[in-house]
Amino acid sequence: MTDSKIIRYENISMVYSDSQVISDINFEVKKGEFVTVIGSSGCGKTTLLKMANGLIIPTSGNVIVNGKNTRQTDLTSLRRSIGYCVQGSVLFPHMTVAKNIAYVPNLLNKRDRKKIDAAVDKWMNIVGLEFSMKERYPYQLSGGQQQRVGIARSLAVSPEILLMDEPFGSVDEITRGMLQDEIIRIHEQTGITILFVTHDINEAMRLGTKVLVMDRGCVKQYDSPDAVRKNPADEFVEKLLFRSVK
Ligand SMILES: Nc1ncnc2c1ncn2[C@@H]1O[C@H](COP(=O)(O)OP(=O)(O)OP(=O)(O)O)[C@@H](O)[C@H]1O
Repeated sequence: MTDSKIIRYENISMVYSDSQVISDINFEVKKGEFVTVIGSSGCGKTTLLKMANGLIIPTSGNVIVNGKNTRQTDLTSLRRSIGYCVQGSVLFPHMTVAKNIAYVPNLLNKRDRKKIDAAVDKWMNIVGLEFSMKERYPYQLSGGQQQRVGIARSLAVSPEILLMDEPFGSVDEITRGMLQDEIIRIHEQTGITILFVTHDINEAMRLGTKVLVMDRGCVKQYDSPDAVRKNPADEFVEKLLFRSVK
């Protein structure tokens, strides 16, 4: 029998020096789910996300990814199997769009040039980048186009899981809307499991098949956007829905 839970956070706590930033968090992500993570600033969203690819190992508790505990697994191969996309451009400035996208598959599959080219084409197409941009450098692209290249690069290893940390945080509203449309389409098209951190409640409610609401290191609610909207777990969630939480 296959376990449909691709990521499990079990009794997770995180302490930095003497300050506790995550307190006994438990939740599971099912295969193919699009989980948006929202909450007040500094509540631990990024910390939680980075635990999924072992960039952060919890002080206590276990994170189980595809049946493997991040404490015991080979983190390099785990990270290669998970896409990671963060806010702003983290592209290599001296590499063309094609080289940026090919960077990871290139590392993994050095000899097979045809396969690499096919992967570049496929992912450029999926994220909505014109092929004519292949030989451009990042400085020759708009912020939204750079973001698309970043997404294509994180998808280029065909990961089962994609972690996205405020990926559309640095682009204007119109581009943001377009990128949101793209990521919804990519999710539907590929069936990939996504964990997506955002500050924007509208974005969280629009994109997520489930929304994880956090406050000060705790999970306040974890449910479908509809259920969160209809039955906010408490006053914090209610206020967040009215965008009045500072
Ligand atoms: N390496 C570290 N050492 C000490 N404290 C840290 C470290 N990394 C994060 N923190 C603290 O842990 C808390 C949670 O940080 P985290 O980045 O996970 O929050 P966040 O919810 O993603 O924040 P934001 O929404 O502002 O990006 C914050 O108070 C932060 O200052």
